[in-house]
Amino acid sequence: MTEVGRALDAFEADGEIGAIVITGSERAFAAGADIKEMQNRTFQERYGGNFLAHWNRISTVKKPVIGAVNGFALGGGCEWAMMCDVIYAGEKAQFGQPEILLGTIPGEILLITLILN
Ligand SMILES: C[C@H](O)CC(=O)SCCNC(=O)CCNC(=O)[C@H](O)C(C)(C)COP(=O)(O)OP(=O)(O)OC[C@H]1O[C@@H](n2cnc3c(N)ncnc32)[C@H](O)[C@@H]1OP(=O)(O)O
Repeated sequence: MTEVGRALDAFEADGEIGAIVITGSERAFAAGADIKEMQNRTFQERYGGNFLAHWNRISTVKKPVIGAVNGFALGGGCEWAMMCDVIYAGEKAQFGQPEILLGTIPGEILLITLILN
């Protein structure tokens, strides 16, 4: 996410760039947060730390952002797609919040973004 955030910062500052397209592969746009990284952390550790620091950067970019989605767009990946101004979905695109099965809050990033704004 840090790298995506840096790229978005650079694209936003570049006067030659009029719009941004975010995409993944045919198999997956993004499968969400790294479950292995977060599985042993408490909510307080994740919320209080920097885990979600750059997740909502897409929604604050001042240029049109297009999400070109194919394959899985799950959890945070689904939220990324929803933060784009336009979603261009392929026939194999699948959107979902399966993290509810892990006992974590679905739509966590968008919820926090809504609360903060
Ligand atoms: C912060 C946010 O609000 C909350 C979140 O984003 S929580 C995460 C939400 N996302 C998920 O729950 C998706 C979980 N993943 C899946 O459902 C399935 O892996 C999938 C549908 C994406 C793909 O399924 P399939 O094609 O059968 O491949 P599968 O073998 O399961 O996965 C391939 C590898 O990717 C890993 N992987 C998939 N999604 C992952 C994720 N979100 N985090 C970490 N690793 C992941 C798998 O552990 C597996 O690793 P391995 O090869 O070392 O065993």
